[in-house]
Amino acid sequence: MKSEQVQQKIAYLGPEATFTYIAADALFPEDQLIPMTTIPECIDAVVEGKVKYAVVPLENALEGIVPLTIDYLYHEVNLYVVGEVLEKIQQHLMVNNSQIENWHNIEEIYSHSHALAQCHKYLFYRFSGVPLRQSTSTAAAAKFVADNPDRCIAAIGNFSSAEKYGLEIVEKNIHDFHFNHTRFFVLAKQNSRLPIEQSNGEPKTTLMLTLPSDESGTLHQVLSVFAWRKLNLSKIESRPLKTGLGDYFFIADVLADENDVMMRGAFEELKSIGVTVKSLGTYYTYNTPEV
Ligand SMILES: O=C(O)C(=O)C[C@]1(C(=O)O)C=C[C@@H](O)C=C1
Repeated sequence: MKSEQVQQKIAYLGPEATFTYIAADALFPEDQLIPMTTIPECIDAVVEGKVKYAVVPLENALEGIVPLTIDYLYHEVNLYVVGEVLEKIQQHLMVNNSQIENWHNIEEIYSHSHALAQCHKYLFYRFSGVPLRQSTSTAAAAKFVADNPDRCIAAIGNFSSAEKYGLEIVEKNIHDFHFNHTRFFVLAKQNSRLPIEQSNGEPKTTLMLTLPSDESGTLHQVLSVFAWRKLNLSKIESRPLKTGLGDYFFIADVLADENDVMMRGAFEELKSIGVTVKSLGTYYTYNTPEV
């Protein structure tokens, strides 16, 4: 996405060559991408005004929501979603050049917890008993393996991380299901939108809904607010409120613009039944080219 004349700063879950980096680079090729070690660090960088945007993973087609991202947005900060990026995820097993002959006897496998989970079946059948070690990201795992050429260890990550850190891919496409995609949020301080060009052109709004109390039928009432207005929900999911067992908030994605008259009406009606609505804003969807 071409920015104005000045380079903008964009925080992402680093180091270079993570899946998040690929998403950030696809959207902001002209800008300064700043690697962070954790998702909260990316988000805080926006809050503190150190960067204009943060790109963070939100949801994976195999593993579901990235709880840290959604919980941090609900509990800790007041930011908006200005765009979402969809990326095809392909996981590969990689080792140091010096270990190519030994790769069948790998002693430890490193990756991000979501990447390990996406390859669960493969790891179970192929490397049962081999310790799985969590890294802060797939690229951090690749870098760690590259920095330890004498150890018989492997990383799981994408093609770019193998290339960037000089590792050899010994087994390709080890994720358990073919349809593996991850959705990333682009976060900003202001409720704005990235340009519609290069997007799919369809507005989507993410809402966080807190229901009044545990009364029967409240969720049904909430859903009917959207249903009779023909507002299409592409997702609804609950997350613990962290106030006690059984206490939840809901995240709903609505395929509509928050300024639409029907959406305004829905917000009013939700308020009238005691539901607290926090809109993270309306945004467009962008795809990354396949790597
Ligand atoms: O570790 C990375 O490369 C990331 O960008 C993080 C992350 C995630 O949090 O889900 C992103 C996409 C993949 O689903 C696996 C890992």
